[in-house]
Amino acid sequence: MGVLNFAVCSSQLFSNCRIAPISNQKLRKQGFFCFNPLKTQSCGDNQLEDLEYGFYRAKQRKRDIFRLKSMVDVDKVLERDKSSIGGDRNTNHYDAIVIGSGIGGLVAATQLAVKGVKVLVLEKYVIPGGSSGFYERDGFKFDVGSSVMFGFSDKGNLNLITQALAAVGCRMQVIPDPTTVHYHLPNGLSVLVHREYSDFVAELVSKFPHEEKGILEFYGVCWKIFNALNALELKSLEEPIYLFGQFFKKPLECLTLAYYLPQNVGDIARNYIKDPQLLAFIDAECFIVSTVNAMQTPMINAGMVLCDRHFGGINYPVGGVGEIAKALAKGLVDQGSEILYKANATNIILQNGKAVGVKLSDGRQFYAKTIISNATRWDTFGKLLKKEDLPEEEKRFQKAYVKAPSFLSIHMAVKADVLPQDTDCHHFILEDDWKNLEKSYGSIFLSIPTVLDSSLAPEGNHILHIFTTSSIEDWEGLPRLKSSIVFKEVGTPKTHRRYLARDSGTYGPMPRRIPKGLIGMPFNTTAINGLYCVGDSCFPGQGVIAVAFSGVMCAHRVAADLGFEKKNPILDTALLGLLGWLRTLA
Ligand SMILES: NC(=O)c1ccc[n+]([C@@H]2O[C@H](COP(=O)([O-])OP(=O)(O)OC[C@H]3O[C@@H](n4cnc5c(N)ncnc54)[C@H](O)[C@@H]3O)[C@@H](O)[C@H]2O)c1
Ligand SMILES: CC(C)=CCC/C(C)=C/C=C/C(C)=C/C=C/C(C)=C/C=C/C=C(C)/C=C/C=C(C)/C=C/C=C(\C)CCC=C(C)C
Repeated sequence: MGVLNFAVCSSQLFSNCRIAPISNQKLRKQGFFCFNPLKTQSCGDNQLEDLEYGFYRAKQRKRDIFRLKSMVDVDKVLERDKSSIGGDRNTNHYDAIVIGSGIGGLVAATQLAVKGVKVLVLEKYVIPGGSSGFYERDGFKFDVGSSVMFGFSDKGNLNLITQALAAVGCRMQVIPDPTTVHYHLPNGLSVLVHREYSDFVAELVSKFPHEEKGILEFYGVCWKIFNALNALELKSLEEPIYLFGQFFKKPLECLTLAYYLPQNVGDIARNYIKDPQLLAFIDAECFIVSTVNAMQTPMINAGMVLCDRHFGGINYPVGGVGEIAKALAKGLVDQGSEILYKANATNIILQNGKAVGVKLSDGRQFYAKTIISNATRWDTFGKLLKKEDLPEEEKRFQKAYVKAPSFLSIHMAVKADVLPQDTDCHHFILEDDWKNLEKSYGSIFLSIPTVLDSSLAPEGNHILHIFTTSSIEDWEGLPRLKSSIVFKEVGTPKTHRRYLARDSGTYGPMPRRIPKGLIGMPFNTTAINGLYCVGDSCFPGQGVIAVAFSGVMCAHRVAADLGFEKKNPILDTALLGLLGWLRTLA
């Protein structure tokens, strides 16, 4: 088990070099604070629970309810809902029920709603967004998860977040981030990923001049993939009329994508790059978006993220990431569909093997023609359905993919003067040794969203989100920086499990071994008639933009099955059979 050696330094270190990877021992000598979760064995569960987000505090609850009321007419929904307790199928029949309002679930729901489908979203928590939600404390507004938003520009076809919002008539103000991430890596390697591609390449070439050709060729392949993706209209790859239509309209682009679909970044990078340190940098580039190294990261996903950050750029929504989910939830209701909070789904109701409804923990039942689960596949098939009846397809998925570790996150507010004026918003810090990249606590992610949007904190303060991959929940306080800390709260893997209802608090699936690119990732249909999955345990995997795409695909397939889009049952059977067979090869 790795140890987290982390310095979000004293004011001296901040003003000298911002954030530095540095060993615990060195830090203690220099008097900087250290963060060592291994030292917290004595910290009992109750203490941890107290320190977790504490979403249910009475004060906060009042604010949540107030916010909620402004988003949805809760009373109306609850009133209508009361009459349905006990499961009156006639008063309660929707075209689609979506379990969960993460970005995956919300995109699927809104895309369906705008097509005229009557949707009900059931959300366990009191606000929408899941891991893309937010919470407020003492005037500070924190993003629950990552603050790096891909697909949020006004350019091209891959700005799926912008498009999802536009579909429900919403356009959000964004703040462009001049740098996606600042890498602080072993051997003093520091790389800034500038918004402009030419600036980024120039920076990387300045660190690895002997690899200029390799750098241009490797990132050139990424652009080839990105341009092919960007040329397509993105819809369900499980819907043959659309898929064959795209092959007909854009044959070269589709063949390019088909060629790279089974490939991973590591092999392609090694075709062009020889320097082990540069290859390790490519591993870090992959790790921050896939929690695995380049050998295990699908090339299509890398092409998407490593270029979108330069094409459309990373843009931060004014008011925080949580505003995206709020806007989508509002848009859903504006379209005549519904979202119900504090609705904890415990069972998917099957009738003659078909998914027909959802039962909540309070006994209420809701029925629909189709059920879409935004819970992870582990939760869907291990909890919402009987574990013993795991379909073959799901067994294959679980054999190929394992739950990625969760995160240990610290949300903290500090006085603004401990940060230098020109600090970057996002940092990735890997301690002394490249070998620690994939280890728990081996590396640190740090975001300071107030660098972009100062409205997230009272004047004179910054908010920090510090997180690291983690499979345990222990943590320790941060003694030396105490005088500058105005607020701090810790989220453990247990917090993620509890508030996001994600088995083991997982961040999503990651391949057990070297995968065949994206070939093994299931799409949205499942072996259960009428049941679909959406979110990060579907193609193309983890990431807000990835789950948004999964939502778009899911909505298209469901709409076709409900008769709201064109469909051809013979072609459907053939394509779904072919895709199922392809997955067995992964
Ligand atoms: N950790 C991060 O840094 C971070 C931050 C933001 C987004 N993300 C990305 O978002 C992805 C996840 O998005 P997503 O849309 O797949 O899921 P999600 O986990 O964000 O949302 C799922 C939603 O479903 C709800 N839910 C789950 N089970 C339920 C049940 N039984 N009944 C009712 N509601 C239930 C949860 O409360 C949650 O709101 C991750 O892979 C990650 O890449 C990550
Ligand atoms: C066979 C078949 C079916 C077919 C053929 C061919 C074709 C046509 C194909 C096609 C394909 C497609 C369309 C695809 C698509 C894809 C996509 C869209 C993808 C996407 C992806 C995305 C992703 C993955 C993303 C991710 C992200 C992430 C995860 C992020 C994260 C972040 C973070 C964590 C942050 C960091 C921080 C710091 C540094 C502080």
